[in-house]
Amino acid sequence: MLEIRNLAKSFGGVKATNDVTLDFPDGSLTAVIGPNGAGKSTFFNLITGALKPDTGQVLLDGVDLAGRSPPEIVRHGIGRAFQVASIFKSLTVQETMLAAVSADQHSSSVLHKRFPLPEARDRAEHVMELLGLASKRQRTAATLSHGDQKLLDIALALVLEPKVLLLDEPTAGMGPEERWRMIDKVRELWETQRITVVFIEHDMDIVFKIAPKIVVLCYGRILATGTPDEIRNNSAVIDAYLGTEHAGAAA
Ligand SMILES: Nc1ncnc2c1ncn2[C@@H]1O[C@H](COP(=O)(O)OP(=O)(O)OP(=O)(O)O)[C@@H](O)[C@H]1O
Repeated sequence: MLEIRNLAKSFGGVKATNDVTLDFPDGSLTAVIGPNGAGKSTFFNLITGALKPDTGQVLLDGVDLAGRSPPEIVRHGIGRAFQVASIFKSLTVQETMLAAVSADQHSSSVLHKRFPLPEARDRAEHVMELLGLASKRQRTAATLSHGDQKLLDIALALVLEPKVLLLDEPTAGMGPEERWRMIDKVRELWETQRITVVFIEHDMDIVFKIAPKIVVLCYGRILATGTPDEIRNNSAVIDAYLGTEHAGAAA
């Protein structure tokens, strides 16, 4: 279980994360929403080690990871889909996957990196299948569609076998069709892999359709947590973020 305890981070006078305490039980799927500047990305950056919290704890199965380095946090089981795939544009899908697994085998020698272990190949293969990228293994990342590049980002996080997967706007920049394909994939991963998934999303249709639990951040604080119905009907959330378009009353 991922437990966030009294997490806080300020930038000058801005409290980007302000005393946030939250539990993400094993196998849960949670959407994090909130207006621009609410502190969603900062919250993720604190969990993954990209930023060090001023105070608070990030407990994964009881171990406090707050302030540790990103690689250490990944090794403990918190994965994040970065836009890594787009950095290695000239590598094929398969090469990118194998590079990720090889880098993870910290006991690995240079030899392993050049000739990945069969187990590493199997892991990469399994995740490519899972994300529908197996038939595109020989394509270079640069030639993939935007949606497939995002799937490759997720694949790179998944191949390291995280207990918790954080996705920062997995559908950003996608058209409606690609958006639903991506989110169906995220849901399928969550259902089949039984990992804890936390995702930031601006599209409320998507959030209300797939997230059993929603956390609303506003000015760095938790404004509300609840089921889609509870959030839709929460007057503070309607005022601060949803307006009436997605509100329960309007529906
Ligand atoms: N590195 C930084 N230096 C200074 N201020 C920052 C920094 N990162 C974030 N902030 C500020 O912290 C607050 C929260 O920002 P954050 O990016 O976490 O919000 P967000 O909810 O992810 O926003 P968006 O939906 O626009 O991506 C904002 O006021 C932002 O300007």
